[in-house]
Amino acid sequence: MFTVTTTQVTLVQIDNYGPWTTTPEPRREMDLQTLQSRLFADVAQFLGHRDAYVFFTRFDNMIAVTNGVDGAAHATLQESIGNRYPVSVSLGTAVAERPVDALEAANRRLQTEGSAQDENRTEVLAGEYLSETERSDLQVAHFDVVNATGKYTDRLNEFDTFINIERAYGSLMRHLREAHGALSFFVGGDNIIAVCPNLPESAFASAVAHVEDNVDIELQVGVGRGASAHEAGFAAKHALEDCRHDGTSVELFGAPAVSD
Ligand SMILES: Nc1nc2c(ncn2[C@@H]2O[C@H](COP(=O)(O)OP(=O)(O)OP(=O)(O)O)[C@@H](O)[C@H]2O)c(=O)[nH]1
Repeated sequence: MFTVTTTQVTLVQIDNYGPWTTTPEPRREMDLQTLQSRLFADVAQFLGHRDAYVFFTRFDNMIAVTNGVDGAAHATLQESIGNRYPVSVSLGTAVAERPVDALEAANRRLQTEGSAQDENRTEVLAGEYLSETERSDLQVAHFDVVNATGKYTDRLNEFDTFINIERAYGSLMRHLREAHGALSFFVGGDNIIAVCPNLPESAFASAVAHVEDNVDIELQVGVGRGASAHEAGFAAKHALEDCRHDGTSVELFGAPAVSD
C-alpha cells in the first residue's frame, strides 16, 4: 500500500495564442470558442485513452494529470496538434507530492523558455516523467452539491444557479489550494474534481464544512486512490455514490487515506 502520493502534472499552453486571436484583425468569437473546445476535446480524448485527466481551466492553458503517460506520448500529442490545428502547443511536465508544486515546476519549464506570447517560443516539450518504478498512487476527490437539482436547477433561472455553483467552486478551490496544495476544477453541472496530496478523511470533512460556513452551500465528496487519474477518479465516483446512498458527506474508497 502506498502512503505517499505523487502527481505528474502537465501544463498544456497554446503558443502565442493572444496575438493569433487578433491577427490580422480580431477573429470571430464563436470561431475561437469552437477551436478551444475542439482542442480540449482532442487533448481529453488522447489523454483519457491513457488514463490521464485534463481540465480546461482557461482553455488557452489546460492542466493535465498525467501519471503513467511518458515523454514519447507527450511528443506524439504535441506533433498531432501541430499537424491538425492552426495553433501549436507547448507541454511542460513535472512531478511532486503536492499537485500545486508539480504544476509550479511544470509551468516554470515553459516560463524559462520564454513568454506565452513570444512567437519564437513554440512547441516546447520539457519535462520529467515518472518511470514505471517510481510510480505511486495519486488521490482524487470528486465533489458535488447535495441536491443541486431540487435546490437550484428546478427552482432558479440557469444564471442564478450558475452563480451558486461558482460560489461553491470558488470557496472550495481556494481552501484546498491554500490548506493543502490541491488543485480543484469545475467539470460541469455541480461537479468539482480535486487532485490532492495524501489527505486524511478529516481534511475533506473540513473542506465541506468550510464551504458550508463560507457560502452556505452543502457539498458531498467521494475520495479515491489509484495509479492513474482515471483509476483514482473512478474510485472517487464510486465513493460519491456511497455518499448519495448513505446520506454521508465524505466517503473514502479503495486504498485508505492516511490515518488522522
Ligand atoms: N462532470 C460530471 N458531471 C456530472 C457527473 N454526475 C452528474 N454530473 C452533472 O451534475 C448535474 C447534477 O447531477 P447530480 O449531482 O446527480 O444531481 P443532484 O440534484 O445534485 O443530486 P445528488 O448529487 O444526488 O444530491 C448533472 O446534470 C450533470 O451535469 C459526473 O460524474 N461528472
